[in-house]
Amino acid sequence: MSSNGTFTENEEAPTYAPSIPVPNVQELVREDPSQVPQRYVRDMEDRPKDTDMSHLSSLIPLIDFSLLLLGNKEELNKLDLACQDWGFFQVVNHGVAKEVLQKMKDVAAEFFELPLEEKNKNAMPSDDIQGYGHIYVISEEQILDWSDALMLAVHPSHYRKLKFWPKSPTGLQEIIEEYSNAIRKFGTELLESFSLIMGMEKEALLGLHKQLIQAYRVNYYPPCSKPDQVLGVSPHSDSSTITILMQDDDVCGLQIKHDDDWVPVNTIPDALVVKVGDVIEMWSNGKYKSIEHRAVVNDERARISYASFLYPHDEVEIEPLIDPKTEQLIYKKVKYGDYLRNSMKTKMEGKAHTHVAKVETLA
Ligand SMILES: O=C(O)CCC(=O)C(=O)O
Ligand SMILES: [Fe+2]
Repeated sequence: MSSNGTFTENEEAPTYAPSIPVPNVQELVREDPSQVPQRYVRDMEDRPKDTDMSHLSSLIPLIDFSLLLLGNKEELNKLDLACQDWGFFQVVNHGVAKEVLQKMKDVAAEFFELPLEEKNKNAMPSDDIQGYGHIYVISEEQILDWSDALMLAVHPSHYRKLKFWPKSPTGLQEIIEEYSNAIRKFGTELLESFSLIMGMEKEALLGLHKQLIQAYRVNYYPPCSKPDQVLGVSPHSDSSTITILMQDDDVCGLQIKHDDDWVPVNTIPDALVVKVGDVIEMWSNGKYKSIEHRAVVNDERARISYASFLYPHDEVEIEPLIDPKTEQLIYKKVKYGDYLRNSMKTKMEGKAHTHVAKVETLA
């Protein structure tokens, strides 16, 4: 940030604690589809269980965004309840064109089919968290996730490191740009509705970000011969304000924690998934919950998910937007950049990383 308090184009892209390099899972499966190395096998209590909670899936809130845009009171009320009870919802009529969604899926799928040496032209180096690789690996002993990912800083554009943006397949860079712009527009409009349900002016939350930062992670989950012993992504909540996720049309895998049950999220063609992130939980002093989620895998088909993270500038100080005279503070003031870096240094373990922001007596 410059001395007069504005963010400049020349500001350097932020850096983050790196992650320990680990094997490429897709390649492990290609070499021998039956192998599941010990490093991926979960302790009994962490494994996906058979107990089927799919009867709860149909209760996951579904928001019609065209109604929110019209300021429809009932839909705003639905959003408020969705954030309180679930911290999670699916959205239809979000305004992102079907063709853009489809092209993003088609071209990303082509990328993951490329030979490893081609994908590794954008490999994540040991001192960065951008590129093709894995993040959140902080120790050699840690049990690993059954997935690979392409991780990119997207917005503002001077945060980008183009060496990590794949040149192949043709059109991937362009569709990431187009998709991300459309998602940022949707996300910005959605934040207006969040401002309203939090009792503020429409523009308030966007303004509090100082600058809306956007990162993008495309997750690739190869099939696994022992899907009941591994996890695609460990349980965690996102450190973002909100995360907007696109899922494959017909391969499920995302599960959310609701009242201590893991509830599978159905895929709804052309819908987008919204996860309430830690920043909304902190700003709302815990009224809205950042959703704990994980991904499971299956033994037949690979799954790809497309996660866009929207979050504040590093310099923003986050604190509950409530009157401490009328409500007990659960969260204290934290600098977002410190919070984010701390969460990246912590292995994903439910919501453990949120404790640093809690008022001590409650932590
Ligand atoms: O694959 C999914 O559905 C979840 C991915 C996820 O949680 C993430 O990228 O943060
Ligand atoms: Fe996540």
